[in-house]
Amino acid sequence: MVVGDFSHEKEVIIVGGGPGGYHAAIRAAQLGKEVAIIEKNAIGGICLNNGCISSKLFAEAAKRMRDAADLSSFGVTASSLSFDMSALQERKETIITNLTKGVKALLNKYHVEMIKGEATFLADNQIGVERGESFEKYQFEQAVIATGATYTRPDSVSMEHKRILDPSTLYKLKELPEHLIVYGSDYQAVEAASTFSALGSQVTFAYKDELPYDPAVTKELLRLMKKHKIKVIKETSLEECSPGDNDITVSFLSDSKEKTVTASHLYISCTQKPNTPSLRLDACGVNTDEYGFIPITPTTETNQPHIFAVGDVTPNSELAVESIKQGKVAGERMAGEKSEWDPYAIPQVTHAIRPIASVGLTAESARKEGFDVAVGNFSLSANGYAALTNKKEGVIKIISEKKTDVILGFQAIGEGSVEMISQAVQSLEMGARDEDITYPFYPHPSFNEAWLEAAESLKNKAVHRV
Ligand SMILES: Cc1cc2nc3c(=O)[nH]c(=O)nc-3n(C[C@H](O)[C@H](O)[C@H](O)COP(=O)(O)OP(=O)(O)OC[C@H]3O[C@@H](n4cnc5c(N)ncnc54)[C@H](O)[C@@H]3O)c2cc1C
Ligand SMILES: NC(=O)c1ccc[n+]([C@@H]2O[C@H](COP(=O)([O-])OP(=O)(O)OC[C@H]3O[C@@H](n4cnc5c(N)ncnc54)[C@H](O)[C@@H]3O)[C@@H](O)[C@H]2O)c1
Repeated sequence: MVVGDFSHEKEVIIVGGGPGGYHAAIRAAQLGKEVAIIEKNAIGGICLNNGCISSKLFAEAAKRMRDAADLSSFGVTASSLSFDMSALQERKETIITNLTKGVKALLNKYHVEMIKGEATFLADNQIGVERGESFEKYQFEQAVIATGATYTRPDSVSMEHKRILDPSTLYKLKELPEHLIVYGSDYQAVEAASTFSALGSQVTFAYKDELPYDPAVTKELLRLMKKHKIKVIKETSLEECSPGDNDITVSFLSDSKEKTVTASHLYISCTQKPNTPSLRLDACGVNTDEYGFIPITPTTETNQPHIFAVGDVTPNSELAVESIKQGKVAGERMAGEKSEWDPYAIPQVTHAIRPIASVGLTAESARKEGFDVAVGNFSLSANGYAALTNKKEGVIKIISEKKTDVILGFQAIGEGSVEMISQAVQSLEMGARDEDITYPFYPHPSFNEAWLEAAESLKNKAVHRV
């Protein structure tokens, strides 16, 4: 390997080309900075290459399968319905290729230099890039660490086997699993169970901890899973799994009783381990927490004011939603702009059938924080648009503080909830009161009217409510 003595000079170096890194790069460059971005694998990171885009494409295919099964209610007949995994995988590759081209075109437009290789810090103003045959050094004035995190399986199922899947491998499958056991209690596990069931797999969904939703939402989700013939095993822990050539047997322990399930595949949720160890952070003096994540300020600074960190490598975040926001803030701060991020109103979305969305406080968490709360509820079964589209399952909840009428939270399951949540996020950010939601006009007929009537029901003013 050739190690150069010469050190290239850049105003800003970004390490990691995922959503956090490339948003930081483009915002800094738009504001006049000379930027280089170092990426060891593929621009776009996990989100674009093997996360958000792949999983949402599969969820969309699942939605179309469920919708297609209902075509006859609309007078449409199709002779047969089948699913071709290779066609979906081909579409996935095309979408990823096109989106990657788009991101690279934007980086080029703003003259962001793309450097392929693995970065390690050499000093608090110098970084080295390992590129196989050479090792280049770069001097920087400011840097952003956006190296993300690695999805890591629990020790009990850490062995590599074609029948054990996780968030990194599930959406790369070449064939539809005959029977998929999904074990996990996060949004990714719920999406996996819902998606593969709709695509045609038999699904067993097992989880230990509570699902991350409001109790009314969880109840409706579990009812829908039952309706879709997903077998649910609650409050259980995965004890052991034995993969074989043709199947996999998994032992669960519920209430001291053992239960075994044999299936074709097991999907397991993972925890995230930050991609910090190989960065040699000691060389630049950036601190990490006990898990290795890099703590940041509301302006995305680390303990070294000229070094910023964004996205999954920082505590709290596990969503591209947050990486994108933090990336923009880092880019703007480096150029001297006033910019901040605040985790107060981060939308949490699960692309299940039906979709789930939440932001802010639940009634229970608001009461724990000492609020006297009002709860507005509206069932999609009373919404006209839900009736005509045959998507009547679901419930919309809005939480407000009784004393001030200020909106504190939103929880929903049902068609349209992913669109409604943007109104909820804005309401929270603006400190809106129920009248700010109930005063304006809403398109009719539309799912949005369920958001309106949930807000109206805070004061028993909803018309379509018995
Ligand atoms: C199945 C799945 C579904 C998901 N769905 C959603 C969703 O619907 N909505 C949502 O908001 N989020 C979703 N996520 C989460 C989302 O993918 C992540 O939150 C997001 O990718 C984090 O962005 P990031 O830029 O912080 O890190 P990453 O996307 O992980 O990017 C980090 C980049 O840094 C590079 N890198 C690491 N170390 C170095 C180094 N030393 N030198 C050079 N380069 C380096 C990596 O190669 C990588 O490209 C999903 C994730 C998965 C797995
Ligand atoms: N980007 C980040 O900052 C980030 C990301 C993840 C975790 N963390 C932090 O790391 C710490 C550890 O988090 P965590 O381990 O609770 O992850 P987690 O809460 O993110 O768990 C993710 C999923 O893995 C499942 N899971 C966890 N342990 C399991 C096991 N032994 N067997 C089967 N499934 C299992 C959970 O049920 C869940 O579905 C926490 O403090 C958390 O805040 C930070």
